[in-house]
Amino acid sequence: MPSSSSSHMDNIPSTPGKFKTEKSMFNPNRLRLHTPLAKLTFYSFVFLGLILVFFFKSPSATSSTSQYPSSDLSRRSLKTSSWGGPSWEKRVRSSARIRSRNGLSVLVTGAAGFVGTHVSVALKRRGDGVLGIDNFNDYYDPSLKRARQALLERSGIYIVEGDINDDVLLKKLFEIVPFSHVMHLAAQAGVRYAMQNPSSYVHSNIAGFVNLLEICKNANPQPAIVWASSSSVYGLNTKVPFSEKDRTDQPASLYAATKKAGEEIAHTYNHIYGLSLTGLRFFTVYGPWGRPDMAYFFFTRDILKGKSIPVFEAANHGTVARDFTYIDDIVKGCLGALDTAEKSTGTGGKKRGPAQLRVFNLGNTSPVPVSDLVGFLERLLKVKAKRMVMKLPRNGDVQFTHANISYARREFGYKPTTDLQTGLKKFVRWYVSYYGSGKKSDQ
Ligand SMILES: O=C(O)[C@H]1O[C@H](OP(=O)(O)OP(=O)(O)OC[C@H]2O[C@@H](n3ccc(=O)[nH]c3=O)[C@H](O)[C@@H]2O)[C@H](O)[C@@H](O)[C@@H]1O
Repeated sequence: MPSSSSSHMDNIPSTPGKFKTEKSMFNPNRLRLHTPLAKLTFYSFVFLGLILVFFFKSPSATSSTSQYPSSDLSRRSLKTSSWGGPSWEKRVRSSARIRSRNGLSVLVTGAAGFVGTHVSVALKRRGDGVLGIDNFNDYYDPSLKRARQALLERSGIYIVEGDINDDVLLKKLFEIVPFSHVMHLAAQAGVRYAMQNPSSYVHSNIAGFVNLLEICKNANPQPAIVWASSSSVYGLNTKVPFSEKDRTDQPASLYAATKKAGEEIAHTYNHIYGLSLTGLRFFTVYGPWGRPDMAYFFFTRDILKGKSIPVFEAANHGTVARDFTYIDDIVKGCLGALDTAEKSTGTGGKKRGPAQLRVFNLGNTSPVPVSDLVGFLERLLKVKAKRMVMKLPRNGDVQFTHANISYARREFGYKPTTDLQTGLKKFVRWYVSYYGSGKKSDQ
């Protein structure tokens, strides 16, 4: 199987000399332009050529927003690094090989992400087959993703470098491995960034999800799918704690809206094709190897650097709080959801009977004010934070989250055990060992 990227590579001449030869054909001195019509045609071509050169060189042609000129195209395109061939297929097969009795074979999307890395390691450790896929986009420092990839490689997990929108690649993976499960964690995360780059949310969280479901529904056997929704779907809901039965039709950010859309899309694919689908509403997940765009992470970095941190408060000095959930608890929830996922019922794109459709909250059930989070970090880092108290911006943040987790407890014994102080201690220990305690980190 040829590399998927080879098609557009084929047009690039292998030697600079080739450019010269081609260029010389358009030397007007060597052409005989006798008639006015010939001259007009020739100069029209030159003019058209110049316009094309200008278009392809201009940043606006290579990105959807001029704010993200060079990176956006490479992040969001279907750019897939070289794949295919017998040794690549062997790597894919070996990574996905089940090593325990009754083990699962799981395709983990977003495997180089925070939750993806932890879940992949946990699955591999208990003998499941795990293959990762990740597009290594630069929403945050890709070197952290590469470091997570190196970690997974040491556990024998291979991450295919590609986008979930690449249907040819996904199809190929299902041809090589009859995955029993898909743990779908690839997404554009973050509530505030949705104001800056809305299309990246549509690309990953909607188009990418639909593409993945299309492949899964056609696969034989169809896998069971567990995927990451978000606590943000509760949006402006004020009834606490949030229960899965509460309304989720008032999203406060485009991010939340795309996750809510995902839940509806899941319903459709379950209904039409018999795909088994479980959505997990994660509540502000934190911990070692976390995401640098999240508050606890960049607060740590900036406190250590002596920089001021924006601490949000609601109107009338109201408390802003989150049901921060430690990564190990989330991993247990993910494994519980995978283990209790029933088989999809369809084959080859045809539904044969009703299939399982679930949505669970995975939170910690004890919200903590953001100001307390800062206090914990000050104590752990032994540095006083320069707090810049600010009004909660109206760009997607909600004031409060609090999970009711009784459904997940009932279905698969989900029971979070790590409080914020304990979890932050583990995070800070990792942070210091990874970046150092001084001003080394420059993300
Ligand atoms: O629970 C979820 O579903 C979501 O949790 C997080 O979103 P969020 O809770 O907003 O996490 P942070 O951005 O880390 O914010 C944590 C808290 O710090 C506050 N904050 C954030 C940024 C800042 O500069 N200052 C500040 O006080 C926020 O208002 C929030 O209360 C993740 O970023 C989302 O991807 C995820 O889907």
